[in-house]
This record gives sequence, C-alpha cells and structure tokens, in this order.
Amino acid sequence: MEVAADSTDIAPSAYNRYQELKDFDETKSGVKGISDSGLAKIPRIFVRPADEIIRDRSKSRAAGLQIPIIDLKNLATNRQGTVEQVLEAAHKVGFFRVVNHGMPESVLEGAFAAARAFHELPKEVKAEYYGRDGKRRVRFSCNFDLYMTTYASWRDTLFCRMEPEPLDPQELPLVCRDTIMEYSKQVRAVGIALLELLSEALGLKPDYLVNMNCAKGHALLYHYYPACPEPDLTLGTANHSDPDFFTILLQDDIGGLQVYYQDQWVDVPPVKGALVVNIGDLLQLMSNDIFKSVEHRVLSKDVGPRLSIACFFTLYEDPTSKIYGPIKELVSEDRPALYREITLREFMTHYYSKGLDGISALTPFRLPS
Ligand SMILES: O=C(O)CCC(=O)C(=O)O
Ligand SMILES: [Fe+2]
Repeated sequence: MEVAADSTDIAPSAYNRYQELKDFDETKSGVKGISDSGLAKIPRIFVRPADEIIRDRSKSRAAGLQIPIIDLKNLATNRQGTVEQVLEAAHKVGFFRVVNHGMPESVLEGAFAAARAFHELPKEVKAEYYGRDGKRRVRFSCNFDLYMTTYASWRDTLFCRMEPEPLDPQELPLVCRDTIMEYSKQVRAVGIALLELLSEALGLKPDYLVNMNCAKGHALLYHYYPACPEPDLTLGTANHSDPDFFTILLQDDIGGLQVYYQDQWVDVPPVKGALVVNIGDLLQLMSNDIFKSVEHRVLSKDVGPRLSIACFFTLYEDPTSKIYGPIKELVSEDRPALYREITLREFMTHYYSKGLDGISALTPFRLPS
C-alpha cells in the first residue's frame, strides 16, 4: 500500500494550507472536479497522517455488531414490542435500520437519481450553487467546514433547508426539483412516525417530541463521494455525531459508513430499501443520555461515486430562542440533569465554529458531575 511520502510534508503547519484550501474552493467544482481531472494523487489538504487511518481500519475488522432492525410492519400487531426495540437500539447503539417504512421504492430510486443528476451537471451550472453563505437555503459545497478542520474530506454536498418555512421550489436546481420536494414530504412523514415511537420509548406521550418541534424543521444533504485514487489516505466524512434531533439516512449500495461502538468502528452495510436512523446530539441532551448520539464516519473507496441522502431533523439557529434541556419527566434525584439548558442558536453557533473534529458538540453544555 502506498503511504504519504513524508508525514512532515502534509502537516498543516508545513505549507500555506489556507492558500491551497482557497485555491481549491475557488474552483467551485469540489472533489468531483479533482476526480474528473484524473489526478493519481490526492491534494495534501485531504491527506491524514497515514498511521491514523491504517490503525483505525484494522480496528474495524474485529467488530461484529449487527445494526438493529426496526420493522414498522409490526406496529399494528405489536406496538409495545416495537417501542422496546427502539429503546434498546437508541440507548445502546444510537443507530438502527428501519424497514417497511412506507416509502415506495420509486421514491427512493428517484431520490438517488436526483442526487446523481445534480452532482453530474456541468461544472459551470453547479458553480452557481456553490458557496458557504448560511443564509442561502440551497447551497453546494465541498466540506461545509473546509476552513475549520485539520484535514478535508473526500465529499461534495448539496444542502437544502426545506422547513420550517417551506422552501420555494424555484430555489432548487431544476434537474432535481420535483424529486427533492417529493422526498422531503415523504421522509418528514416517516420522521413523525419515528418521533412517536421515540417518545413512547422514553415513557412519554406519543406526541411529546413532535410537540417539542422535533419534526418542525429539516434539511436534506445530498452527499456525493467520488471514487478516490488514494482511499487509505483520507476519509469520505470525518468522525462526528449529528448536531440535530435525529437523522434519517438513505445510502446506496457502495458502503463505507461506520459507527463507533464499544471502542471499535463497525460497518453499517447497505441494505436495499432500508433507512438508517441515528439519534442526534439534541435528543441525547433532551433524553438526559437515555438515547445516544454516537460518532460515525464514512471511509473513502476506490470505487464510486457513492451517494447518500441525510435528512437532518432540526431547526438550525431557531430564532424563537426556545429552550432545550433534559426533559423534566426524565430527571430525578437518582438521575440528575446531565446538561444545562440551551437554545438552538447557541448550540449551532458552537457547532459551526468547530467543524467535524471528532469531539462531541455537547461537551461544553455538560454539567460537572
Ligand atoms: O454519507 C453517509 O453515509 C453519512 C453522512 C453523515 O454522516 C451526515 O450527513 O451527517
Ligand atoms: Fe452524520
């Protein structure tokens, strides 16, 4: 295996990293642009210390966890049993798969086709959407945290903030407009059904989390991971937990998603038609750690592109300043509050200031024990 020639060359302090990031960013064509140019070596802004990735990859082989499967078909006949499965999965692993969720295969196929259609548009057309201005509800970029993290990741993303104020479809690229609107509507309905189960799993009324506005807003992230000529030197998505209430993820059949469980990286292999659901930081905080928002990442591959679509349920910098803290029914003398109360604005400001650095965004809000 080829390893970076000399680790001192890639140390971010050893070169004018900012200039190289800027030069790359100004191409407005993302990692797909690099991959299309046929480069055999990846630019050093993407290169991680070789030992970090090799060590991590060997760790992942030892793991044998099966990601729990929640079959929504069982809801009518055994709701309580399903709620118990959700509790176990959200508490122990923080990740589960959902099957028989009611979204037709044609909608899932359409969602992937839309993702591909956008990312494979001519570079000049995509460039119109390229940018990092948080006020733009539809924006395309390579790594939202490009200038913040130590190492860039081999991934491009089309970000679309769909709700709470409904997005004007005209803001979406024509090539994927209708399918994004349709997917958004359907995934929101699945999200509400899951929030009811998650509420019951916490021993609360089914509408509790919906009434806390946990499905009021969502964004869709259409990720595109081109084949990488040196996959062992970088990552598709760096280690992170999600800064939302929860996430519904659709991944294609390439693979690469891993979750950190009991000190090991565990593969989350693709299952056709299944959704992957994970608990985000805000539900971990509200549930007072009954639910876990766990670290996950995506490996780069020499095959691709890999497509995935993440639906983040959150209100982002919610201007209403609603307060979120551990739910009072879940706090007792035996189980005191583990976090202080926060506003989403405060939480997101912290999150955007740090990027995907593998440190939980909840850390500054944890109360001393
Ligand atoms: O592409 C994936 O499978 C995961 C993406 C992800 O973790 C995210 O968008 O937060
Ligand atoms: Fe994530």
